[in-house]
Amino acid sequence: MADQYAASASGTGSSVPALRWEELPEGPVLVLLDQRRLPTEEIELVCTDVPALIEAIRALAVRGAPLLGVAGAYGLALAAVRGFDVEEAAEMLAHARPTAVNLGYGVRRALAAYRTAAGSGADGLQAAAAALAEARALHQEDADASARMAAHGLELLEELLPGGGYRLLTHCNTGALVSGGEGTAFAVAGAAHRVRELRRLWVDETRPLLQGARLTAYEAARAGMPYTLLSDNAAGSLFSAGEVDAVLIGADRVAADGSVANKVGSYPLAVLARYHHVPFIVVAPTTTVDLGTSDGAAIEVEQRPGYEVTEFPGSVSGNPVAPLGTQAYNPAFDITPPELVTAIVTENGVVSPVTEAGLAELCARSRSGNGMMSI
Ligand SMILES: CSC[C@@H](O)[C@@H](O)C(=O)COP(=O)(O)O
Repeated sequence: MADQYAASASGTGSSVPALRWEELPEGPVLVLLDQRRLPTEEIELVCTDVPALIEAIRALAVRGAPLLGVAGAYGLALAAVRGFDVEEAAEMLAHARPTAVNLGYGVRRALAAYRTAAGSGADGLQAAAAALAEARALHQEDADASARMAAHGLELLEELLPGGGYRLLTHCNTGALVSGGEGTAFAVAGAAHRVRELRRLWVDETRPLLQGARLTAYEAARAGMPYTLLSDNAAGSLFSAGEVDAVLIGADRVAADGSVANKVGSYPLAVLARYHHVPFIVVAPTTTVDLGTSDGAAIEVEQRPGYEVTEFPGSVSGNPVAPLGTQAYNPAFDITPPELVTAIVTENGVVSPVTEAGLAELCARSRSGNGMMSI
């Protein structure tokens, strides 16, 4: 069945990094690939200050848990280099979006470097340089974590699904657009593709903002993967046809008990996967594990504006799909309880079955701990 639905996987233009720091004659800036414009245009957005970056974060020009952490760290450095109030910038940046724990983590990492330098007699510019160095370190660590998650994830697939030829279903976007590296769940699919074991990547379109259709399909096409796009509500029929070997998703926050907050629509996939005896695998760096949040009920789920649902394709452009005045329910994420998660793959290894002790052990192996410092 799968091959008759194969998408054309031709390349789609030049490669632009999701985010980069640039020193311009008029001062340093943070340059973001504006993800709202993909896949049709690769347009960069130049942020010269923290309010511009916060606006870009809220509007999802830059998005995805690990990249939000990196953006937060660079944002703090930007505030410091340009002489803004660093403590205030940290507070604003860390709370620009509530669910992805990486955002606050990245901000705290850069802030700690800044404070340490300032506290040991460095002047403003030196302290700013320390914050920037920390942001760069986090960016690199994220790329390294990506490669390690890909390796652990592929090993897990080989173990769970001997014989290869995987048909993997993914949701939202978890590739290089959300990471300093190849991403999280998408990096595992990429590794499977490189060893010629990816038979099909099923890509959920991911209503209402279409991160799957616009971004994951774009990345899969660029990578030459065999992929097929489906509307989210087609997933059930795909499972019942026996066309899914495993679900691979990322996470915005993993609570201490292993509850997973990820793009809305992830939980229904977990329920489907359990019913159909299909592994449901979460791929996330330990920076996404929040041991300070006890369980799923304690995770704040971002509520987004109703127009993202009532207007298509989810913008203020005024392309209504519902009568004027229609109220919409639009949580950005949902919570999957740990008992529905087959495994969580991190850069430090895999926890399966998912237990609090197992997660804590993997987090403890990370060089910089889990960023529990408060702002
Ligand atoms: C590593 S990506 C994991 C998640 O960040 C991703 O699946 C997701 O839900 C992103 O949501 P978004 O609202 O687009 O920022």
